[in-house]
Amino acid sequence: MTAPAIRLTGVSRRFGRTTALEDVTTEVPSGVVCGLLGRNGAGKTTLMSILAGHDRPSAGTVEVLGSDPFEHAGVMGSTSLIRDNQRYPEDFKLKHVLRVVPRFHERWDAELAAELVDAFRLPSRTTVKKMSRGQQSGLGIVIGLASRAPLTVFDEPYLGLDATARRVFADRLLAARLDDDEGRTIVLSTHLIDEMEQLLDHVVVLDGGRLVRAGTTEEVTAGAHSLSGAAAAVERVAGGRTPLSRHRVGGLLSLVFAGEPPAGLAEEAAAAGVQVAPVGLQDLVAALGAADRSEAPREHEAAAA
Ligand SMILES: Nc1ncnc2c1ncn2[C@@H]1O[C@H](COP(=O)(O)OP(=O)(O)OP(=O)(O)O)[C@@H](O)[C@H]1O
Repeated sequence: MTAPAIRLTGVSRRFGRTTALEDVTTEVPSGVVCGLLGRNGAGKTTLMSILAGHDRPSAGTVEVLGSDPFEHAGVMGSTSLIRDNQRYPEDFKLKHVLRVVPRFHERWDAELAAELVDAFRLPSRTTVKKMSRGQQSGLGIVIGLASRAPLTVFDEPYLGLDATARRVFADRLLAARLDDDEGRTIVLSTHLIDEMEQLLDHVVVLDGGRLVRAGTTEEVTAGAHSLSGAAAAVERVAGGRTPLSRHRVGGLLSLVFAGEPPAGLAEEAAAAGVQVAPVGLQDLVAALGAADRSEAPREHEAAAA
């Protein structure tokens, strides 16, 4: 089995009294597109900075491509971190970026970069600072994909992108994954989960700095289901099971559960007029973010149960 691209053991990051990450232990296999998901403030950007070696944890250990990435020239040279607040000199235009950035990436693909610049219709005369939000995101994607870095980390690559540009990104990401025989790993954070789900091989879900789910997309979503209908009937069919989230509008109640429905649930629900439906990744992540962490089982407790 190939070594994982990322191995986190008990990783915590505190900023004064704020805990951005708490005791995160997980692995991301090499060669996957991994979605780093969770609500605002979940700790995604903090984790990405740590993965790229720009920051280090307050506790725990991080291995990226087999080494501690913090200020490790080898790992930093193999990693491309694309974030929305990337700063360039005031007068930098596209041509300046495309001249400087390849120096940091030995596998830079100039042909792909040129193709993507066209596809995103990036302006050549405007300084980067004055590019629109979507154009700046497009530029980040050009750099991230053309770098062909063994690990590419995109923080919210979709910000401001129009529908056509999002499609270009999705297609190119897919092509990078299919064409790549070098085991390239891509980690990206996004709130547009529905749109990205089909591209994600692996997902890591954080909430309040804690790991709440990790695994292949299929593993994480397997069997997740909701019950909805008249509140009293839904409560009755749910029995004593603790839902991840509950949403009530007037007399209607909807509950989201992780995992497979218990045997006989479908028949019982049908008899009570309660609807049972599968839950996709976006709704599951939303439910995990709505869960009361004091009651919800942590991932390792759930796995042990
Ligand atoms: N440099 C810092 N100093 C103090 N607190 C910080 C710092 N960086 C992050 N935090 C805090 O750590 C927590 C996690 O922030 P982070 O930016 O990692 O979340 P996120 O999941 O990327 O959120 P979003 O989806 O909104 O981008 C937040 O409560 C944030 O306020």
